[in-house]
Amino acid sequence: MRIQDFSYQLPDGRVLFDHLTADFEPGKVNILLGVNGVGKTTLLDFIAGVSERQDLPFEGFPEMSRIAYQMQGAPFTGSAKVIDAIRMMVNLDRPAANFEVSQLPESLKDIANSHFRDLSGGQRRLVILEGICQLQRDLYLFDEPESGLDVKIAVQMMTRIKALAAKGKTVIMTTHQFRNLPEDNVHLLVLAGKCIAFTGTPAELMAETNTQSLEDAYLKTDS
Ligand SMILES: Nc1ncnc2c1ncn2[C@@H]1O[C@H](COP(=O)(O)OP(=O)(O)OP(=O)(O)O)[C@@H](O)[C@H]1O
Repeated sequence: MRIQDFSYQLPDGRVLFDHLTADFEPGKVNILLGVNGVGKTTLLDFIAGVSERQDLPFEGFPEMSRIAYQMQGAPFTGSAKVIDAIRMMVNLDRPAANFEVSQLPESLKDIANSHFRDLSGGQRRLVILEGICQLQRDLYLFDEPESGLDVKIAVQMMTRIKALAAKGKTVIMTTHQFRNLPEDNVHLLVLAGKCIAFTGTPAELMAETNTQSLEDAYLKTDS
């Protein structure tokens, strides 16, 4: 999946991407890093097809119906129960599926019959994430999935995302958090200066910047 030499101007005339080229690796967790406002969400919108990408230099991405996209936020009606919300999402792809509580991850079994209105913000997002992961798609997009979550829920979220890649699915996610990032099966892309300033593994990024932590490495890449 490749974006080849993509330039893009915002409606107000600002150049957001200038000859941007990016390769996303299949079967991996591709992590898009970059400061606020650099264009990560805009790029995900193009990849998802939410912003029209026909005739643009996006090569090898699945069509929209084969992509699951978790945007920021987690809207759902308060009266829905967790299990019903997940069933609804499962049924989008598998109308005949009889999804049971026993098929939920351990972290959600206890709240399966809770109403959405009684969940915390983090729990709501974990439920939506599970629904997205249950969809049978080729490409999964997550926009800052763990932002604002406590460490325990953030770890559960990353575990679920890593499991997708372990099954051979391709994931593209954005994040501002470095603590819980997986180290294996990861492809990093740093968006800076209107293009992709670095791609590679976390170890390669640290070696290239001569740093000991991913956070320090990223700060050097982005400076
Ligand atoms: N439809 C639009 N019209 C005008 N400006 C827009 C539009 N959509 C996005 N922008 C601008 O494009 C820039 C990139 O926004 P985007 O949300 O893609 O950044 P981001 O890297 O995801 O940021 P963050 O990390 O804060 O979520 C911002 O300056 C934003 O204000």
